[in-house]
Amino acid sequence: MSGNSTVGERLATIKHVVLVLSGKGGVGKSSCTVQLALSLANQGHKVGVLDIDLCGPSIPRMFGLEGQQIHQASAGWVPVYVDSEKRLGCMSIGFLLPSKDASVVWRGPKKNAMIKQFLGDVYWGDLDFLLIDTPPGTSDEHLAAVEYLQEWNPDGAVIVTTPQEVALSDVKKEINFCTKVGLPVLGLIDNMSGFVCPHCAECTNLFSTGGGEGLAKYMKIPFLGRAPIDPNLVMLLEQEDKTVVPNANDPNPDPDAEKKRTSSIVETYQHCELSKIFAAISKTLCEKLDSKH
Ligand SMILES: Nc1ncnc2c1ncn2[C@@H]1O[C@H](COP(=O)(O)OP(=O)(O)OP(=O)(O)O)[C@@H](O)[C@H]1O
Ligand code: SF4
Repeated sequence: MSGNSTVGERLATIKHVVLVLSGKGGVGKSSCTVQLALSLANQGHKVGVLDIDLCGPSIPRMFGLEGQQIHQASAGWVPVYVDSEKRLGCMSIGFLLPSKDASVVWRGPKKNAMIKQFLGDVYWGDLDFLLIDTPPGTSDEHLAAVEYLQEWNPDGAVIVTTPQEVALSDVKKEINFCTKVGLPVLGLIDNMSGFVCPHCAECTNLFSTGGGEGLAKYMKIPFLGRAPIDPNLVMLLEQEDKTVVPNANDPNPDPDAEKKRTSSIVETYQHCELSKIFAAISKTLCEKLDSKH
């Protein structure tokens, strides 16, 4: 296949395409995309993450891939792989910018062209899942992705929210957007729902509880699960080297911790408390996708 394939041809080797949306910024959409990808990869799936948040790409940083470059092969752009087994690859405009602080100030048509190129020119090979991380709200990027994906017929969208009322009201707009463009809603994730104390593992609810689940019920969309705030996740995603996450509750610290410092985020994530929650969320998502086919 050449680098000039149509989106349909390019995505023909991908089983499921899922967009990740959020009504508001900062609710954890990119970190949920990263965690879904890591969980699916750890369950043995081949996964790609396409970051179309053109003005605020955070996926390279979260995967520890800042400064990496995209290579052009005869088949198209080669994704940047997170692990040596190439179970998890990603593509982001972040790899095309001259520095991590460079900003993208583009109008709609240029953004549309970039998204079309990402969807048509990246050589993903065989994938079980392509997760598309989008900007918050509903903007040019969403419309472009939905339009270009039309001939392929994506599986649908996962919506990420936090339990506050203000974030929940924006979720309704996302659901309406999906209905308007004919994108099935695969489910809702309630992120930052409570705080797990790193000392005693007690979960304290910071905001009202059950908001996301209640809204999912009310809007008749599936609820995929709730994920609490986990300080270890922030360390893992925000620090430059993706070292092993220390478990503060562990009375017998891991003697192999130093060795694991050199392992990729795919393995390191398994030491994060949230990995168990996202393993369950990704299994529920797989069941939803399987039941559609
Ligand atoms: N469950 C969580 N526990 C702890 N920290 C979290 C959790 N979810 C997200 N965060 C942190 O919150 C911050 C915002 O997350 P993220 O960048 O994923 O949000 P976003 O919705 O993609 O934002 P935007 O689209 O506006 O860039 C990040 O620093 C991330 O590490
Ligand atoms: S151990 Fe108990 S009191 Fe101390 S920070 Fe954790 S939840 Fe709060």
